[in-house]
Formats: sequence, C-alpha cells, structure tokens
Amino acid sequence: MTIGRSCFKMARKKKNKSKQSSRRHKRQALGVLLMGVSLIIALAVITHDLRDPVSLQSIGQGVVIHNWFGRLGAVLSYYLMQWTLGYPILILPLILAIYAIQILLDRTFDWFWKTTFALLAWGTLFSVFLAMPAALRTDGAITEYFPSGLIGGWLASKLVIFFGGFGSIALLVIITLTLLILSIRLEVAPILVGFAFLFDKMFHGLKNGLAGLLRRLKQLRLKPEAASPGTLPDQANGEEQKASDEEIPEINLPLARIKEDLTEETPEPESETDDLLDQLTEDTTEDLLDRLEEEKTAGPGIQTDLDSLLAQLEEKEEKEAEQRPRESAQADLNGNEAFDFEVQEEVKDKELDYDRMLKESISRFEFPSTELLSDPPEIESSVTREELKANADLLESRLEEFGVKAKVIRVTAGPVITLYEVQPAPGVKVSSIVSLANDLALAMEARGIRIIAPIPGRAAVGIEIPNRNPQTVYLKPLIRSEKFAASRLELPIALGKTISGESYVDDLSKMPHLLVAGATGAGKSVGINTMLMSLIYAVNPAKVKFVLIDPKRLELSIYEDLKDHYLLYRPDLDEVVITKPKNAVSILNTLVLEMDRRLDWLSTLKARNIAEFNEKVRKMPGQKEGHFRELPYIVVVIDELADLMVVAQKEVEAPIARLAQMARAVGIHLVVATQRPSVDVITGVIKANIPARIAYMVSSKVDSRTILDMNGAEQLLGRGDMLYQAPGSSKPIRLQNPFISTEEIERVIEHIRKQPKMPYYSLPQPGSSSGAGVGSLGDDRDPFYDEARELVIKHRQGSISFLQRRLQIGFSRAARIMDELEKDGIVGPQKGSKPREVLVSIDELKKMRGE
Ligand SMILES: Nc1ncnc2c1ncn2[C@@H]1O[C@H](COP(=O)(O)OP(=O)(O)OP(=O)(O)O)[C@@H](O)[C@H]1O
Repeated sequence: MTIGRSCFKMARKKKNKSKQSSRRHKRQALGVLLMGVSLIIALAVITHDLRDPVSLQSIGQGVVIHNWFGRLGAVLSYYLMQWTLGYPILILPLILAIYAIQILLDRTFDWFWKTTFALLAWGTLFSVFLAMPAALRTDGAITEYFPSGLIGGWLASKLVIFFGGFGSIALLVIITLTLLILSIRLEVAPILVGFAFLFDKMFHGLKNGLAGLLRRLKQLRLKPEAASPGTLPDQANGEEQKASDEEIPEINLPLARIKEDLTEETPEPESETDDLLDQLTEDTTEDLLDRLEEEKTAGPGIQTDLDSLLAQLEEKEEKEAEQRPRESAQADLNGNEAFDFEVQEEVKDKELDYDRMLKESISRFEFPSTELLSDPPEIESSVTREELKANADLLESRLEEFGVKAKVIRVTAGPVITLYEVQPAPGVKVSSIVSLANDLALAMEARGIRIIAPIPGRAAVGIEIPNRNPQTVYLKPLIRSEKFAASRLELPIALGKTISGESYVDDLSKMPHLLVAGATGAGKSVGINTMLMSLIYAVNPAKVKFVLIDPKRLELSIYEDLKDHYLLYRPDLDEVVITKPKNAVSILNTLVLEMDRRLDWLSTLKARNIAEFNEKVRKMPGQKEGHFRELPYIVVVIDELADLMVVAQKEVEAPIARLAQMARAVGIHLVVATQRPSVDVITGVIKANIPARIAYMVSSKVDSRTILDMNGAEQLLGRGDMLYQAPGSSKPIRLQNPFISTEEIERVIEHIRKQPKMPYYSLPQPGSSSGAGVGSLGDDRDPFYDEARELVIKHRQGSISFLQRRLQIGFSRAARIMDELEKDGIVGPQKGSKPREVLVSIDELKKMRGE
C-alpha cells in the first residue's frame, strides 16, 4: 500500500517536474525568438538606405539592395521609419528586447510599462526634433519625412505653423525639460540652488571688485597729502622718506595712511595696524603676500611697520597651518556628515519607498477566489440511515459475542469514519470494551477501530469504525465555511472536518507551534499544503510570511513562485525554498536573530505580543514611517525534520528550541513535520516547547505515544485521517484533513504571482565571524555586533542613534554594542554629544575578517 502510494507520489513529482521544465523551455524559446526579432528590426532600421526600393512588387532583378536584411529589410525599415518616428523607432526593438528579457528571466519588471511610455514619449520628441530643421526651412510645409518619420514631421510642421519658429523651439525645450523631470526624476531645486549660488558669487565678486576699485580711487586722491614729509614725526628720516615716496608712488597707500594717522596723534597707533590686519585677515594669504611685496618696495622709512606686518603675517600663517588639519578634519567630518545625511536620506527614502510600495501592494492585492479550488464531486456515496442502523445492530451483537452487554445510543456518521456511542450495561467494565478493539475490527471487517473510553463528558464509550466508502473532504467548502470566512483568527488553518462533518478551523498563532507526525503516505504533505493554502486564502502577504524548509526537495518547491509575496528568504542563500541542510541551519539562526530583534522592538513599545505591537504601531502613524513598522507573522514550515536532524542535530535543534521557547510572542510560528516521530528526531527540548500536535497514521503505538503521549494514531486510516491535539486540551480530536491537488495549488499560486509585488522584508544578516549565526548562540557578543561594526565603519558614523535606526534596536542594546565597539578599538571614546570617532578603515576591517 505504502509502496503504491510512494510510487504514485514519485510519479506526481516527476509529472510536476517535467511540466515545469516544459513550461520553462517554451518560455525560453519565446524569449529567444522575440530577442531575435528585436535585433533584426534594429539592424534593418540602422542599415536603412534611401536608395533601396520601398515596395516588394517594384523590386526587379538586378537591383542592388543595401539593407542588411535584403528586400524585406528595406521595405520593413521604410515603413517602420518613414511612416512612424524615423530613426527614433529604434525604441521599438529596445522595448521588444526588454520584454524578451522579462520572458527569459520569467520576471516582470515593475518599471517595464513606465519605461515603455517614457521611451515612446522620448522617441516622439526626438522625431519632432529631427523634423524641426525641415519644418523651419519650409515654414511648416514639410514634404520629406526622412529621417524624422511621418509622426515627427507632421507634429513639427503643425508646431511651426501654430507657434512660429521661436515659439515651437521654446515649446520643445519646455517639453524636453518636463520629460527629463518625469523620466529621470531630474531635481529642479538643486539646479535652481546652483544658479542662485552662482549668481550670489558673481554678485559678491562684482560688489567686491567695485568696492576695491572705489577704495583705490579714493586712496589715489588721498596720496598727495599722505606723502607730505613734514608730517612725519621722525624728521631725521624725512628726506629719505620723501625720496622713497617719490620713487614709489601709489603702491604703499595703506602705510601712507598709517603714517598719516600717526601724525594726527592717534591714541593707539598699533590698534590701527591691528585694524589694518583685521581688514587684511579678511583677505587671502595671497592677497597679503601681494601686498607685502608692495610694502617691501616702500623703502626703509616704513621698516618698523613692515616688520610688525611680517610678524603678523607669520603668525597668521602659523595659525592657518595649525588650523589646516583641523579644518580639513572638520571638512572631513562635515563631508561625512553630509554623506551620512545623504545616507540617512537614502535610508529614509528607501523606508518611504518601502512603506509606499507596501501600502500600494496591500490595497491592490486581490485574494484568490475559491473558484480556483476544485468542487467536491456531486454524487458522493454517503452512509444511509438503514446502513447505520444495521451497523449499530451488528456492533451490539458482536459485542455480546465477546460477552459485553452494551447498547448503541447514538451514531454519528462522518466523511471517513462513523462514531458509535455505546452505553455499557450496568456492571460492564469500560476496560473490557477497550481491550476488544482488535477483535472487533476483525469481527466488523473494518481496518482500524479506535475506542474512546469514555467519550469526554459523556457516559458512553465511543467506537470509531471506518466507513466502507470514505468520502474525500475538499478544501473549497472548508474555506467557504462560515467558521473560516467569519473567523477573526490571526492565522486561520482549515484543519478538516470532525466526525460529525463540521468544519474545524484553528488559529496557528494560538497554537503557537505545531508538530506534525505521520508515516509516509499518511497525508502530511497534503496537510501542510492545506495549511499554507488556508493562510493564503485568509491573510494578506504583507501580514504573513512563510519560511519553507524542505529537505525532501520538490514537496514545497511549488511555492517558489510566491517569492515576491509570501516567501521570506535570504537573498544571499542560493534558494528561496530551503532544501539544503546548511542553508536550513543558516536561516533558522537568522530567524533567531529576527526573534531577538523583534523582542527588542516589542519591549521598546512595551507590547506583550505582536498583535499588541502592531496595534500600537497602527495608532502612531507618524512613527510608523520613521521607526516602527507593523510586523508580519512568520510561519516556518519544516517538512521533514528527520532529514535535518540526521545531518546536523545540534545545529538544528538549538535554533528550533530557542524559537519554540520564545518566538510565540513575536509572531514566529513553527510547523515541524516528520515521518519518524522517534525521540532522536522529536527530542525532549523540541517536544516540550511545541504544544500543538497533529498525528496522522503512524506505524506503531510507540510513535503514537511519542507524538501524542497516548495510543491511537496507529489506528488511523491514512489519507488525511488525523488526531489533532490542541494545546491545553486533554484529548485529541479526530479530524479528516481536506485534500488539495497540485493543480489547485498551481492555480492559486499563479493568481498570487500576478498580484503586485510586496517589498522585500529583510531579515537580519548573521555576522560573518559567527559563521552562519550559529556561533552567536553561545557567544557573549551581541548577535548584531558584526553588522553594527560594519555599518559604523562603512558609514563612518559612531553614534548610538545611528545603530538604533539602522538595526532597529532599542537604545540600551545599541549603547551596549557601542561599548563593545569601543573596547575593541573600532570607535573612540565618547566626547560630549558628538558622534564617536571611527578608528578603523574598511580595508582594516576586511583584514580583520581575513578577507
Ligand atoms: N486529506 C486527504 N484526503 C484524501 N487523500 C489524501 C489526503 N491526504 C493525503 N491523501 C492521499 O495520500 C497520498 C499521500 O499523501 P502525502 O503525500 O501527503 O503523504 P506524506 O505523509 O506527505 O508522505 P511522505 O512522508 O512520503 O511525503 C496523497 O497522494 C493522496 O492521494
């Protein structure tokens, strides 16, 4: 039976694989074809030659064709160019090529349509530009449409006719600028600021120039009086001074003024020099040196002033030299600040982009219709009343044969099994019925009979007997059921139908983790698929993300297409649905980091759980954009834990145990499935922290006890027959899991794939030194240490708030990391409110890491 099932399964996998590969090949063929067509069009247009004939009919023998693609190329390029946009029609093959790339990569570029429209607009504009000379020459009466094409020619001629030559050029310039702003997001403000700055500089330059000229003119007028020797206090030098003044006419004007001031017995002659120096300090050193040169030529009479001037100049130079490193350091700092400002702006922009994209994706997201799911077959054989009555009588008589007097008081027929509630006669021990399970199965010709003794809350023993014609439970009616549709559950999962045929829905967020066990072929994979589908039908991809770990391969690979919607993955790993144990360990550790990060955020907002946190964030819209964002739930599915445990038990167990212990509050929920529910796979630590369990048919009582802590699962029928142990309830409930086919899943996934993409929810990157993050578990270092170190060095920003913002962690944690960084000599000590100095360069960091 099991062999049959696994054969069937293998065949299904094979079928899926070959279907996927044939689709991929068709797609690739189409992509290459389109690429080829685009290349042919482009080359035909580029090699268009006016001498070539323009009609296929008119082409006679012996005509030389210049076009690379012969007659067809000549005609094609003629119609494409002359009847449309002229040379700018090259945008057509360009658009076609982009489209072909999309097909080849099986991706839809968000910017495709925008770019297409932009290219069309630019093409048209260029075409008009090309036609402008002819239109201006002929006053709008164009007759030649080369190289502009008909469209450009017609538009250019109309422009010239209506707006005149100057008007149409002005209009074209305005349109070009508008298009530039729209298409390359050209910022006008910085250009205007640039112009303003230029004008300002020019204005000041002009003003200073004029002022200087005026000053000089004024001083020229002062010169004769200043040069009067009689006014000099030092009469002995009078003659010499006179001579020198004559020799050097107007150049020593400032000093002449000093001399003049001295004669007027100004109280502090030095202060005048200071004044002068003050004025000079406003000038550049070159100005000063120029002027000094001038003073030097002024002769010995003014030597003292020159000396003092020289001394002052030296002093100034020293000061300048001293200041230079500081200034450059300052400039560096400023540079850095500006850079960081840009970085912050960029980050902010990105955050705003993220929020905008998220908002748009949420509002435009359409849930899949239940029509995509298959209908249950119209006529399903159901058990008739008579049949049930006959079975009840048979059961009573069989029990009597074994010496047990009992009466069937109620019969409930489910889709797969029927529950007979039996009331033992006075004096009959319940245990005597329980021990009859196997004998009864034989007597009733039934496969597995499960006895519930007693039925909780009832004075009866339950005997579950499989129906002869079991019905399949379909997902569609369950999703449509009131229980599912009207549920206000955070993560509703349609688990199946109860024995009485009622829909059973539970909330994964309340479970909060789920252990699924069952022998191969018992229905685990179908069960996991129905869980994922339930979530897809109920929760927007912005609110829930899946991490899928599938070491068996192929089982969950079908969900790869949900990459841009529901999947959470690490771009640095080479797979989005994890199949390699190495990657599984890595992503599990990343999830531990994510958990830590979320715990931190929750504590910052004083929220007890993710629902409270999201509620608080919703109520602070201002904050939301800057700092906190609503968090999606994360559902981690591991389909076959045993396959991971075999390879790396310790590495896998540690993060699973940590997540199971602490992640419930932060919205990370585990669904762990295994076909080997033995203690080496479901270890005590894992089991103790995963309270909700699903047991499909297992092969032994021991397995049943490992998963449920009781017998019973070994009596299940397979094909989705299961026992669900809800956390906190004393007894498991028997459910029939809904069935979903691969085709249904494909249809739903195809629908989701067409929905607007969600922005990527980034997971924290595990630090390089801690390997795949495993080391961070036992390490004293903060798990964010490596990332923080890299950020600080890269952006040269040693501030706590920077770390808070970039890592989205609380203050105390960021401060702790900063202390660690200081201890390790990455940043300098705290100096007031300024950011700390970053002491290590990016190259040094690389060396530290041994790169
Ligand atoms: N809920 C269900 N209703 C009807 N049939 C089911 C149901 N679940 C599973 N089956 C049948 O059982 C087969 C095996 O199921 P499934 O692939 O889920 O088993 P499994 O437990 O995942 O096995 P394995 O461990 O080998 O992967 C399915 O192909 C399907 O025919």
